[in-house]
Amino acid sequence: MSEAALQLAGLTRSFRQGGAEIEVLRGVDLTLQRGEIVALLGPSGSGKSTLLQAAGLLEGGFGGRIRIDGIEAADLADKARTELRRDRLGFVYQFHHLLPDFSAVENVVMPQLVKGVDKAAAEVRATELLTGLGLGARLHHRPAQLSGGEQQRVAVARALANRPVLVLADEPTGNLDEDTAAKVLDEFLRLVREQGSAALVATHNRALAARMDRVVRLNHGVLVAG
Ligand SMILES: Nc1ncnc2c1ncn2[C@@H]1O[C@H](COP(=O)(O)OP(=O)(O)OP(=O)(O)O)[C@@H](O)[C@H]1O
Repeated sequence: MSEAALQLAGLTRSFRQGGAEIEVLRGVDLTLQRGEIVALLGPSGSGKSTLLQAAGLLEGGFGGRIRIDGIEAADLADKARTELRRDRLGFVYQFHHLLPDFSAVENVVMPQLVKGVDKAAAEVRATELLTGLGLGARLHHRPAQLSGGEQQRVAVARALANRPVLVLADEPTGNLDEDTAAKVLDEFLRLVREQGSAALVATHNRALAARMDRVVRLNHGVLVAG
């Protein structure tokens, strides 16, 4: 049996705010099978970004267990954790975080070069992804020369460039108007499904969440079915 893409068990996280300790995550259990696309709902401040940061292995301070593709994050040294993030995870944020001085295609080539993919192959992959997202005529534009929806499509291509086991997306279309958000999300879901990645997608938007395989909701620090 293949490993789950993501397993969180008893995940906890507290922050000190003022004099008080606030428990944001109080024992989150969540398993995403390979290829499963799950929407993460919850009101502002409920801990969606905090949960995604745990799964993204970007921050410490969490209690409980985090497994990516069957690998226990707590057991990893920094270098191995960085490699796991680079090779098996993809990230999409509300604001694209593209490199401003690089073209669309270069932004999608970059993570592949970091992984050690040969430049010519990386360019082929980047061009295919961007063309599939309707950006065939925008390959050599820099982010500032692209619309918000186009920038977010480049960010989607970048996240998928290394064929991650798991894509973590934090309000990936939160910065776009309703119609563009729906289009970009559909393209994102199509690509994720095509390559068999799992995805955990934080959103405020129930209509968008309904397009995914399953919906979970953060409620007072634990997950409940959507
Ligand atoms: N580094 C930090 N230090 C202190 N408090 C934090 C920190 N990061 C998050 N928090 C607190 O944890 C709670 C959850 O924040 P988080 O950003 O995870 O929520 P969210 O559900 O993603 O919200 P939104 O939908 O508004 O983005 C908030 O009360 C926030 O103030």
